[in-house]
Amino acid sequence: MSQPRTLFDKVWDRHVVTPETEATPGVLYIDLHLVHEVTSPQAFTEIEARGLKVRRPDRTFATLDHSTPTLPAGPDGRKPYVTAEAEAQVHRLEANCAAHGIELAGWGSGDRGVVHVMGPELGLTQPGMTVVCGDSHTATHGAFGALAFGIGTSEVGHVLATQCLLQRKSKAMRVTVTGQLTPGVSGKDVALAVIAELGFGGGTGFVIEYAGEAVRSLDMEGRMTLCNMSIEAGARAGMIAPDATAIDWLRGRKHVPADYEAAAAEWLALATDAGAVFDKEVVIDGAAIRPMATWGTTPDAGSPIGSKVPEPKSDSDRKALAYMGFEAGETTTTQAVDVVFIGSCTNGRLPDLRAAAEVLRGRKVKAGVRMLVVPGSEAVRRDAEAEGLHHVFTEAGAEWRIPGCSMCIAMNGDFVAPGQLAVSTSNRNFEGRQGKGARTILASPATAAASAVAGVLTDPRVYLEEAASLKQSSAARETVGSYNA
Ligand SMILES: CC(C)[C@H](C(=O)O)[C@@H](O)C(=O)O
Ligand code: SF4
Repeated sequence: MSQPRTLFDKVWDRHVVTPETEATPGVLYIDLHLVHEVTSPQAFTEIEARGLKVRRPDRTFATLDHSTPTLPAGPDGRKPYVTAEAEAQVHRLEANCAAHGIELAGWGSGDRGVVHVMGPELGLTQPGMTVVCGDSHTATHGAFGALAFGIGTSEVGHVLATQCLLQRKSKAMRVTVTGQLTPGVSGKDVALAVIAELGFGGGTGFVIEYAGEAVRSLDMEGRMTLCNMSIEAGARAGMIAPDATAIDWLRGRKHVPADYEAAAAEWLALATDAGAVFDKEVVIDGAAIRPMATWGTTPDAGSPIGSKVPEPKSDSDRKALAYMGFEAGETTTTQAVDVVFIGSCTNGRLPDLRAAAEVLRGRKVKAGVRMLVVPGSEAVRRDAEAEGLHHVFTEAGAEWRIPGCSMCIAMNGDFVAPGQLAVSTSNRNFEGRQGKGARTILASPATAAASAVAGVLTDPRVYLEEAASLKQSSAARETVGSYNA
């Protein structure tokens, strides 16, 4: 009987070209290389300077997301790029892809989207694969049981040239979220609760496998949200064993294997064997997780909405509170919110938009609050519009935009003004992340929508309960009506 192995071990073992030694890292084969405009220009320059070609253009896929405007072209047909550099960056990637035979989901493509939204949607991301991208949120793809992680620009060059990467194997951590999540608690709340538990650097050196009933109960979008934020605890990657939910989600997508059922059977066998040993185990009570929001300037500085801001334990805590304008011992639910952002590779997918729309339907964004809803991809935009979600947003007073990273990183002209307070469904609340001097509270789509309505950070269950009791009373009315008829 061979040694029991983890999901991570199994994916790793399938891709080792040369094992690591004490002196040298191993060589790992990469199945899928995703590329965007920000971290690829120098990598292409580098391989071209050395006279190298892209080794596997057929395993390399590119998109435009970070620097792309989310407003349509003006009457002159020009896209409203924030700077000439942003536009040049986009044109560089277009030229590089054309020169090297790489498929680009560019302007005009119905496939374009934020790289970590697009990959899974197209079925490029598959269980058991190694997936890399010059982007720290590549861990998102681990939701399918892929080993997916971000790489630096020089490594982007290595992968372009060789389809391989020098790697040392990380340690393995299992985070088990037990029990059932309660209504109004989403994948984002689980992610924020896990990161709060692990701490900002708590995942450093590890690949995390998320397990347990609460994780299993998440849909694929919720699992992607959870894996997406693994890097915010410092982890190299986050993974979830592929199951029926993953297999059903991928079935029929553009790039999945022709013999899908055979592939699916193989994917199911990737699950961690009973008795496999992890370097670290963390268990979290899923039933106890409440809607979460951050109060500080790192994603681990989060707590259930309505709880008191903790006493600072360090200078960096003091600095974070000063920057955010929050006081220890107070709650963060009284300060007026200026901006609400729904989108990003963390929470820019269809169920995220549905969750926000559920809160907003028939309500208005509070006067003085600016709300931006940016679908994560063209596919999300199409699906959302087919359901009329865009009308829910615009009727409530929010702006409905063209897909891209947008206000998550504020590279494209969408930003939070200095000093303004934003509730954002993205993944980073660092100083200045959403614009110079911008203050960010990270939360779920339902929380963001509830906060837009109330004008202060708000637990979405207030509105969800209201909706549920309305539904109940209208059902009661209908029953009474049918008796009367
Ligand atoms: C621009 C890119 C390098 C960056 C990343 O690596 O994650 C961005 O996507 C982010 O979210 O901060
Ligand atoms: S949406 Fe935000 S986190 Fe995701 S890739 Fe874009 S900038 Fe990075």
